[in-house]
Amino acid sequence: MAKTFRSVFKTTSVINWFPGHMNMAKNSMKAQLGNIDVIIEVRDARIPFTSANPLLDGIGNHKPRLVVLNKSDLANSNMKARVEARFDHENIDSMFTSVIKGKHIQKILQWCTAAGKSQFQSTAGTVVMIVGIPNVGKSSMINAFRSLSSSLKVSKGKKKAVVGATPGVTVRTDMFKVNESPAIYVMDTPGVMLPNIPTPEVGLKLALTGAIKDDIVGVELLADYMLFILNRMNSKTYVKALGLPEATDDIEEVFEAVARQSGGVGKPEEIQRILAASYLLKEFRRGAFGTFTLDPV
Ligand SMILES: Nc1nc2c(ncn2[C@@H]2O[C@H](COP(=O)(O)OP(=O)(O)OP(=O)(O)O)[C@@H](O)[C@H]2O)c(=O)[nH]1
Repeated sequence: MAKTFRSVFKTTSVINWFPGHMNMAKNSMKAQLGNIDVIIEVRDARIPFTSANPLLDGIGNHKPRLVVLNKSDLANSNMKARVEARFDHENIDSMFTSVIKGKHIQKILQWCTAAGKSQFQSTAGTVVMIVGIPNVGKSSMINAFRSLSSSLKVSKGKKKAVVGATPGVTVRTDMFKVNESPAIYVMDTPGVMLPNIPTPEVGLKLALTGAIKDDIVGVELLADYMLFILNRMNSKTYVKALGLPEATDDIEEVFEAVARQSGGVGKPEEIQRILAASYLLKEFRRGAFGTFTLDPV
């Protein structure tokens, strides 16, 4: 008989994470708007709609805005055209990119110059504000812009935007010159989380993609949600990768397999589970179990 898997992920967890610096960041962004020509809103290509933030929509909504869907190397490429069509339909300029692979970095800068010029002919250069939820790659994008310009010898020895694998690394706004001619300045801003996460599933998607700190949700619950997603998407790469006999909906079986594989057996059970869950999340987030678009399109 064919094995059946969960069609619904049952959790009662209410997920909320809105540290104080995010509120301050939002106010500081609003205060800077007068100096800004265009806005780049960075989202996660794996959750192109869930990674929108109504708080950020309200910031500078009269300025030209480009939605950049970053980490496309981790998203399902078959969904790209459908996602783009939806943004087109809503008259939103959008672009997929993978900063890590250096994709479309130049194209984004070109968009900024073109969109900035048409609005503010008299500005002595384009000033761009980069906004987005935590951990989507805002600081990485600024460094990628700067690495293009370093070949033009404008940014040698200058400070870098701080990048980190966990959310909430950037805690204050900072301005960087990323291009000499035409002059482009980019303001890095702290990631701002949704003030209210409407459903547990939205919170889980944000956490699984790394926008919410793992501790807020708990790695074991998050790993179980990951397993639910993998089975629901009928993506069974994890079975072979983890040395499992077959696909399973039981996270305990998966934790045991990871502990066996990594030599974790013998450690206290609670530690074994946490180590296994953390390992699974790390593997998922680097694309070892496949590429996924978690939002329905
Ligand atoms: N796979 C992949 N990882 C990326 C990409 N861009 C950035 N990252 C990684 O995502 C993580 C977060 O990057 P940051 O640039 O610090 O993200 P941020 O949006 O500035 O984060 P906050 O400071 O939390 O607001 C880092 O581990 C980056 O290496 C990408 O295109 N693909």
